[in-house]
Amino acid sequence: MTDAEPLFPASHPPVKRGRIGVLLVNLGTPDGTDYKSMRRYLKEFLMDRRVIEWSPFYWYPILFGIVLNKRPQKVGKAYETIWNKELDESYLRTYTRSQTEKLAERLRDHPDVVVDWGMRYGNPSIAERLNALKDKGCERILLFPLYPQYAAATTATVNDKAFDALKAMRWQPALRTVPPYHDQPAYVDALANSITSHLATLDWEPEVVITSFHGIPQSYFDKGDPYYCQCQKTARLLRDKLGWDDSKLMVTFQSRFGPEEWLKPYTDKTVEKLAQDGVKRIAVLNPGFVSDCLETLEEIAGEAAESFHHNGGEKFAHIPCLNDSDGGMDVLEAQVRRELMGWI
Ligand SMILES: C=CC1=C(C)c2cc3[nH]c(cc4nc(cc5[nH]c(cc1n2)c(C)c5CCC(=O)O)C(CCC(=O)O)=C4C)c(C)c3C=C
Ligand SMILES: [Fe+2]
Ligand SMILES: [Fe+2]
Repeated sequence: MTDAEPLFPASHPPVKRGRIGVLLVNLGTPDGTDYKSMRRYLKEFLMDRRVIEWSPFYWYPILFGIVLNKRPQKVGKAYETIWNKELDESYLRTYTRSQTEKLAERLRDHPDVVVDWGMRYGNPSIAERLNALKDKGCERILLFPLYPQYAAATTATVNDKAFDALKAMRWQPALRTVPPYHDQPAYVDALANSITSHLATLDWEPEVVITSFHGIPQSYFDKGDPYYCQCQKTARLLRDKLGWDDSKLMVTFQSRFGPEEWLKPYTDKTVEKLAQDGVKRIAVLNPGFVSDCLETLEEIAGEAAESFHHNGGEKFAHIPCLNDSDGGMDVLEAQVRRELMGWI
């Protein structure tokens, strides 16, 4: 095409073009801790067939008859204990927004790149943000599910939702997805640095450090989900980096839901057992969570700490997630720059 040749006739509606979008997507969060907000959020979450794989004929009567009547109240109370009161939102949302702003700042050398964020469940939705990026002229979009380890219940459902949104578009942007980064050096280095620097702030040394990952049902692993192996690999690389063995750096799985068997060993049982066996000092981190959230702040820093002390333990430290720290941002930037190759 020559310069003289206009791309569109004068009568054509205005079109913005030529930019590249990066969309960070985390799990999601309720808009408030009240019953209605909690129920709306949990309903969207627990109706996702990537999350609950049981047949809807069996699951929906339980979901609508029992779970959505009782759980919103119980979980709402738990959210209240970890709510960011200043901004009236959950920390997951606060950190995801901050990660977006900081990443945009780090990518200033590419003025054609626009960074945005969305949530798989709740607001802002993936479809809304993909449309917003398109409206800003993004013809190519890099979708970044914020999970270092791949699970169908997390990574795949983000990708599904994004491609669903594309189904409704006449003129689709090109879409790339960021793969899991459980074994990437930037990630392992940032975790190791975070452990070392956090432990240096304590006036005691843990006998055991637990890496606690969110669990999935054992049956999902049996069907071929790579999640368990990717968690184990992250832990092995961390041990190599820190020079620790598997009795010093343990792997456990938390947040069981429902009656099925989940990946083992369970975090809550392990913490209890260590205390009962006479271990007095432990530290716990959650390498699978990009941001602190209900599952890390309430379940680990709150409940697990309480259980450790209750069973005879003396010192418990929760090592925060990488969140929007410099180390955490190095990890996100490294993945995005690598995956944007050929586009920037
Ligand atoms: C069968 C149910 C669930 C599977 C499988 C599951 C996998 C999974 N989840 C995360 C990360 C998070 N989960 C969070 C909360 C949460 N998870 C489930 C259920 C399953 N998760 C529920 C019902 C809830 C809501 C709280 C509750 O009712 O207990 C969160 C926290 C969100 C927040 O706003 O703070 C995160 C993050 C991963 C990584 C994962 C599989 C690998
Ligand atoms: Fe979960
Ligand atoms: Fe939980």
